[in-house]
Amino acid sequence: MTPKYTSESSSLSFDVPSCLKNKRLKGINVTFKYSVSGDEWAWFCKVSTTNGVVDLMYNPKVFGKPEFGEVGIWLSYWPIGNTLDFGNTVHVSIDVMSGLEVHECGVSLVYSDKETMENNMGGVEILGGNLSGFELSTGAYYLCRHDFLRLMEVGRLTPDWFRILVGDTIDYTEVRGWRQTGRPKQLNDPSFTELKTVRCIIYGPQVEDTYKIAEMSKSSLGDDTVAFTSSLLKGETIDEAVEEINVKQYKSGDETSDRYSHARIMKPATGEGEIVSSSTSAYPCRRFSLAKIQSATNNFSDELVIGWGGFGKVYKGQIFSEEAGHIVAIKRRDSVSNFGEPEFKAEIDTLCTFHHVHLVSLVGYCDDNGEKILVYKFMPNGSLYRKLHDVHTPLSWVTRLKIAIGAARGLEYLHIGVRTQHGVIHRNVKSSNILLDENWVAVISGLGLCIAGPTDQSIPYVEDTVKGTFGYLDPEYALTGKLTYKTDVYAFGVVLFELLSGRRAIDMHNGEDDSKLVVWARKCVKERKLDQMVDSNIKGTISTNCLRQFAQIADRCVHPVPKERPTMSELVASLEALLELQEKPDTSAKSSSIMGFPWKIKKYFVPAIKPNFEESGTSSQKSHDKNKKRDDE
Ligand SMILES: Nc1ncnc2c1ncn2[C@@H]1O[C@H](COP(=O)(O)OP(=O)(O)OP(=O)(O)O)[C@@H](O)[C@H]1O
Repeated sequence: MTPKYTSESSSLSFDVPSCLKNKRLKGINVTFKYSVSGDEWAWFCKVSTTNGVVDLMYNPKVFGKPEFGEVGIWLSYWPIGNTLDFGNTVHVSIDVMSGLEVHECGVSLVYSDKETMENNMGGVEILGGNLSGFELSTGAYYLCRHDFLRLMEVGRLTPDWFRILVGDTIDYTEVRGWRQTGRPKQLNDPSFTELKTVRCIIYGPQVEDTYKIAEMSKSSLGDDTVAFTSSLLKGETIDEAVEEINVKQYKSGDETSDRYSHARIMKPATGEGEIVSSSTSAYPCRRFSLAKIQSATNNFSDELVIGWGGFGKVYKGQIFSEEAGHIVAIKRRDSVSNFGEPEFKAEIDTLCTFHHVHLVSLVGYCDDNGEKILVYKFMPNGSLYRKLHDVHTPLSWVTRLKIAIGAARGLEYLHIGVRTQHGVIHRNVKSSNILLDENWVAVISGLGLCIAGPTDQSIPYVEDTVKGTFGYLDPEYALTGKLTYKTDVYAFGVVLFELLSGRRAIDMHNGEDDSKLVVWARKCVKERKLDQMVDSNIKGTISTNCLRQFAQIADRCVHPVPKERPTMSELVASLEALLELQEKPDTSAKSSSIMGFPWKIKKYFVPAIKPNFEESGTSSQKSHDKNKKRDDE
């Protein structure tokens, strides 16, 4: 792609030229050349126009480095509506906070035919799905949902809208500022039965936003709407299966008795029976045969064991498709494991329902010959526990903060309960259940003990059998069996202290008195001996304010009284502000207590989008409100 406008710096401006007849300017592609100058990548691309639109295209401030190679990168910017009008001056800049030097940038213009939008709706065309055999009914509503994992790995894409194409020509839903401006289009055209492809073109929204969209659409269609989800598997490869498109069909009329009658799961074209479609699968995800798993792990070779937990051994494996091999982590239940069918089911159910960049992704499972096996996306940097305590990889303070933010976001997502009335309590939060991908992005794993959270926190669950891991157990829960979302917050507080101190949750080497991290850390906070708490690997690298506030936050998480602990949404906001504080210690954030006013410190964040506060509030504000309502009762 040769840019039309270029600059030997990191920014450029150009005037939108006139269009040829029957064409319209759909958007721009931005390329830039860079060299890597540090370990921490933080940058975004800003596009502003004279008519006042400002968009940050890509803000991987927390998520890491750009992925597209060492010398060049390209991004597409597709404004909503026709904001790139003739005569507008457009200014494009690549703003780097750290880690990169941008040497030149360029912009090319992308046009589409006015009449046919099919190839030019813009953005990243995520995937296609072969629809032959899938019955599309006229008069039905369709909404595509895509698993955003792959995109989200790259970073939070903005702006917050997405478009969906069903078929070759039409149907898109557009969302902006959390407000639905369109709705799934009714497909009355009989030619839809002949559809061959589904294409999703998506920008920005995090996966939970998409679910919200789906819910909104559903309610907007009235009470008699029947919704179901069906999966279209396009081919053989894992990537494709993981990146399945779910087509939601909203169909009017009373069909409760035959609610799922239109759902079709397509078998992969060359599956050879190894991947079982969900018509024979008890769960809505991929089922592998034992033979496939055996071949992936060299018949469960001990050489491939990468971990061992309560469920059993974890193997690094490779699952082959026609085109390539895919590295996965395979967890096989040990015959003596305390984890049984309920935990197996809980993990699959949850991971099939909840998808988030900070939640481990389940590729599939195997339930043959009495085996219980879970197959996950492989996380190259293993668990946080191993990095902190076994391998002694010196993680920088900023990396630790980012890990804390990622894990907090994953838990926040579970607690909020995006697609269900209730959220989910993890019940086994600990550093070995926080995995790290190749960019050190944290994901929450180990959901075998998770349980649907109560909708009304004034009536907490009371459990006969307390479950969890010693060293991370909420004392209130351990003592009374009362389980709340704050049980996870407590355990997360222990992880925060681990990150700060590099100590294990329980470590007898520290002497009996100091063997329990929480007890020792709370004592240090109380006696204001914060310097003593800092891991020797990162001593002197934490700004004074950041250290003080981090210790306070962790301390509040492990408060003996659950109500005194923050919600996960408050924690996310506070930790994000702390990261800002660490990176820019001179900002006025210094003077405020971060934990006290998490939603007021939003101004210290780099906004991912230009928020529309009146209409909708920010996502954190919304989460905060929802969590607060739930947790503060
Ligand atoms: N998806 C994965 N990618 C890479 N390594 C993994 C993955 N899943 C697990 N592991 C490794 O296997 C180890 C054991 O994981 P597992 O979840 O079975 O047990 P645990 O977290 O130690 O304990 P528990 O069973 O109580 O959750 C992890 O600590 C990690 O090192």
